[in-house]
Amino acid sequence: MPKKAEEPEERVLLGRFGSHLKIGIVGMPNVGKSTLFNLLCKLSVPAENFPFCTIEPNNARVSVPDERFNWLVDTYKPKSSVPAVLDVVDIAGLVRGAAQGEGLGNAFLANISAVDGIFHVCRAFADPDVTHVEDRIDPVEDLKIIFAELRAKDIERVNTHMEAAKKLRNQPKEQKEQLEMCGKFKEALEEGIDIRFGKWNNKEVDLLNTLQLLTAKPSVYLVNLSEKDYIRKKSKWLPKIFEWVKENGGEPIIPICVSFEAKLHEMPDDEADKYCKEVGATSVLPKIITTGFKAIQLIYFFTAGPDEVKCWQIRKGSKAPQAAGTIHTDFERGFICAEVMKYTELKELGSESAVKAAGKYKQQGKNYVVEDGDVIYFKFNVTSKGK
Ligand SMILES: Nc1ncnc2c1ncn2[C@@H]1O[C@H](COP(=O)(O)OP(=O)(O)OP(=O)(O)O)[C@@H](O)[C@H]1O
Ligand SMILES: [Mg+2]
Repeated sequence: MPKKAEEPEERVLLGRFGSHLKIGIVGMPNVGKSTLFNLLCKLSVPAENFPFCTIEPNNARVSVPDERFNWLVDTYKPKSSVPAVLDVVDIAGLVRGAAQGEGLGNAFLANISAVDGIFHVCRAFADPDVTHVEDRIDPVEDLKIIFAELRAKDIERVNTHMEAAKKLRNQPKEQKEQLEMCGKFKEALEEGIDIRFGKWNNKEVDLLNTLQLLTAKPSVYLVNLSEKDYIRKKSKWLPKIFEWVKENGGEPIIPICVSFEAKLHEMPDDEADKYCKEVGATSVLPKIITTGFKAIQLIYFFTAGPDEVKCWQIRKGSKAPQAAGTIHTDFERGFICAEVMKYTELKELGSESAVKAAGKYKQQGKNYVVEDGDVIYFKFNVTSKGK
């Protein structure tokens, strides 16, 4: 039907299908990655909230700031409350030639392989005391170097897969398919196109998800400015970075000054507020966290009651039974329905009973696609086995 063809094509989701995904901080040496990471660590969720997760020293689990969550906690006054969290990983600096093993080379690239999205920190501050590996400041060139390394590593990974496919001699059809798909990936990479911007069919997406290529991972650009430039919201590099990013996928860009953030952190809260007012600038750390969370395709729904208010993270596009499964596998197995309130309606009407009285408390079935911010109560049948 012509009508269907006109509908915008939904961009496929590449990557792992989990609900606790990680985002890595990547960039050249000395661009401010670890300082940023340490600041994010200070916003970490207390470890006792997550007793089963041991966090390594370069991993931080940061709570996702959300006014909706705060409102639910204020309203329900629950015994416990659990926010959404973003796992952030500090990765060592990358240098030109990393794909051939320069610098920390392969170890570094393996670290990127283990994350699901990337914060690209690029340096737009000049400071003679902080050396730049390339002996100049040029964040656009730095980004080009980094992506060229990531693509070089991806080509290597695709080549390895092609070698393996060539051994499938008694499955000629499968072999041909695999080699053709790899050929397409390689062609894109060699033309300088990152995998996440290619157009791939379902079979190609399946293969890409097993290859876990570095340029398949969504990016958020963090432009680390000098304090002066950050405060005056102006830098000669910003327009150049905006232009480059626009031509290369148009992913989110957040100007930041890592040393300004560090300074704020050193001050007592009231002093920090005063300083922010004085200079007319604020911290962008909360925005960095929420943008990173969204970039790796995560959303969350809430459960809310007098015992607990909790954010349950799910992959965007998850249906109600899958979402129920994040709470307990029984909820998914014995799924009956999801009773859903929209957060905005709950807030506007003030209480669950008011939402019900207004007829806005909806029962949703197994095909319901859960939306970010839904407040859900699942009904399920515990004795149900299988479908
Ligand atoms: N906006 C800024 N203005 C001035 N100095 C900054 C700024 N951001 C970071 N710095 C300084 O740059 C130096 C390097 O920072 P940091 O150690 O965080 O970099 P890095 O990217 O982790 O480096 P590496 O790749 O070597 O681990 C630090 O001394 C830090 O204080
Ligand atoms: Mg570092």
